[in-house]
Amino acid sequence: MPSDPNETVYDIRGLTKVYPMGEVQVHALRGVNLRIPESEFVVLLGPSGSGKSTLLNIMGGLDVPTAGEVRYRDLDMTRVDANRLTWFRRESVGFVFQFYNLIPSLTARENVSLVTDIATDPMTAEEALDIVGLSDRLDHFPSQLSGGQQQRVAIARAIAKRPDVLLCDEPTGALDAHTGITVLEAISNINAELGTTTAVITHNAAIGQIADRIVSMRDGVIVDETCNSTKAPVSSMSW
Ligand SMILES: Nc1ncnc2c1ncn2[C@@H]1O[C@H](COP(=O)(O)OP(=O)(O)OP(=O)(O)O)[C@@H](O)[C@H]1O
Repeated sequence: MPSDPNETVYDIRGLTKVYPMGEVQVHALRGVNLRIPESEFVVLLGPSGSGKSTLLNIMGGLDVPTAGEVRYRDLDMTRVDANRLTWFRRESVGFVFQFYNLIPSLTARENVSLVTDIATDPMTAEEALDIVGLSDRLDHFPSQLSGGQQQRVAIARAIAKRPDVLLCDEPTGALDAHTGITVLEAISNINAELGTTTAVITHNAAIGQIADRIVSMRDGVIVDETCNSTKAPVSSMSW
């Protein structure tokens, strides 16, 4: 896919999500407007309950909004049927979550192959694991890997199908600073080298230094957007 920064990947307007909870309604998103251009690395920052995961889940086709518009390239995500949304998730999105969700009885290579076996134009499991710096751990089981290495296997699994976008929900939430940095290095390299449009949710404001843009949320709205004129290299970031 050509990398044109003028191309819009996501165009989100008036995004609203209300969860009915018995008698009360929880307003998770209250009119979010956000445009994400090709190959951007955006960090979504905000306190617990500010709506970050709800926004990311809707962007990934895991949840649907109550109102508003979400366009992914020329796909109107709010008007497509469930089958099209499943296709979008399968073809275009790589997900990384806080907990790695690896299969304990499969090696790193086999965990990644689960995806490469069913994807349309995947890289090999070995290539994906090489990108995240785990060429020397191909035949290790998850129990033989550190938390940071397990998360990098999960990232390799997410990118092996060459997704157009990479959506990461607290990818370093369960990790200490040192291992968290190795995981951020992997995500940052994928964004830089493959041009994968990337959104990362975090509570940690320091992670904003390595992104193109920091989008801050509070109470279901975007309260601030800051662009970094230069991205800090992950190796120099203070945690
Ligand atoms: N499935 C759901 N049913 C009901 N309420 C929900 C659901 N998912 C999220 N919420 C509520 O929506 C609001 C936003 O939640 P969300 O998980 O998007 O926030 P967040 O910023 O990602 O928080 P955290 O950093 O703790 O994950 C919260 O009040 C939450 O309780």
